[in-house]
Amino acid sequence: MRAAMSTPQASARTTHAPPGAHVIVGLSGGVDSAVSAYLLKEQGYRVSGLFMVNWTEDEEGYCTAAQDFQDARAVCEELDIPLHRVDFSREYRERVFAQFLADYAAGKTPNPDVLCNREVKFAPFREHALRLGADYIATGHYARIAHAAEGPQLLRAADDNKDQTYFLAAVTRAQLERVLFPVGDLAKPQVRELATRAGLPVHRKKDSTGICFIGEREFREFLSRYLKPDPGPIVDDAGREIGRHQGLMYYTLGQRRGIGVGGTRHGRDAPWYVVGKDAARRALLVSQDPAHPRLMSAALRTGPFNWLAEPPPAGTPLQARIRHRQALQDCRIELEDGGLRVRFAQPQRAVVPGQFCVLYDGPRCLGGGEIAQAGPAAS
Ligand SMILES: Nc1ncnc2c1ncn2[C@@H]1O[C@H](COP(=O)(O)OP(=O)(O)OP(=O)(O)O)[C@@H](O)[C@H]1O
Repeated sequence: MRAAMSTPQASARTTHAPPGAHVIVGLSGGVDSAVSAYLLKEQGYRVSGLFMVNWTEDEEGYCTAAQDFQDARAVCEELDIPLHRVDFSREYRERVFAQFLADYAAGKTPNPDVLCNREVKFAPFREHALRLGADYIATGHYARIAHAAEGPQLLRAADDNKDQTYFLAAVTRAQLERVLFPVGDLAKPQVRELATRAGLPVHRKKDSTGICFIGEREFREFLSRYLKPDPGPIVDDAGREIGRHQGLMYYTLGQRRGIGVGGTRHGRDAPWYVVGKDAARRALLVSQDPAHPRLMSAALRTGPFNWLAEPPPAGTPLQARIRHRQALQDCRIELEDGGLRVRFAQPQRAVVPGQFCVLYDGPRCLGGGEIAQAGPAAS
């Protein structure tokens, strides 16, 4: 490892863990977790890495796990810390992938990253790290944790652009005990700069995007291996059939690309948008109006809501987002059958069942619930 830097990021202890504590860092082979390990080591913790295998079906070589493991190993060599490896592919398949397929089959658009955190990373993975002797586990998530008398409180990351609380909102408070997010106070460019200056071999590695087990391959082709095609008509606003589709599961509300029908609007080429699914007729409903009323919702209902804080009194002005990186939207909530009714100040475009609605009170993430239903529609 190159000479320690005297930047405040590297030397100031940003966590509540006592000096000398043993921290196991989930090392993905990426830059964020590598810098997390580096920072913790600089801050005087006893650090080890833990690499997890969670996908083993990779006949065509799309999965980057083998390279990622090499990268995690190179980081550990550079930092002179031990690396453990664990296989949670069975748990991932049973708790994340099975649900992912069931949700698509039910016409929803699931979010496997949210499930992976709740069901794997902050579940068997975290428990395994604690069994290996860790006092704390750390990940390279962009988020922060504050310690209140009632337990850990999830806070948005300093870098709004990278904030990952959306993906963390379904974990419980108990799962956030003994967890550190060392890069949560930093902006991504600072993380890259730290990686470069520390000589970490992954400093230029590209950020991962999309769903990890699908990688760069075509989503539809991937899904069709697991779910049978189920063709039906593509129907426009006037009720005309303008094409055929291979299965409603391949489409998401608001989707524009890949509908496979061309058209013009007001004499110009204009794209089609998915504005609904009619499961009874297996019909994919499309329109050329990007703000079609079926796409806009002033409210939504969630399934069971995972609270990371005390529920605020009804009518409290709050904020929410319905997708990762969406700007926070003003809203008010009502508790309803274990879930929430969320009413937005501004109508929301494409409220997608299966995705999560995550609630905030300023910097605090209050929790999240799966979107069960959009509506009522915007008036
Ligand atoms: N295969 C893995 N093994 C161990 N930990 C992992 C693995 N994949 C992800 N993690 C942990 O979860 C964190 C968030 O994962 P995510 O896939 O969102 O990666 P990321 O934000 O691109 O971070 P990184 O740059 O570290 O890959 C990672 O920073 C890492 O700590």
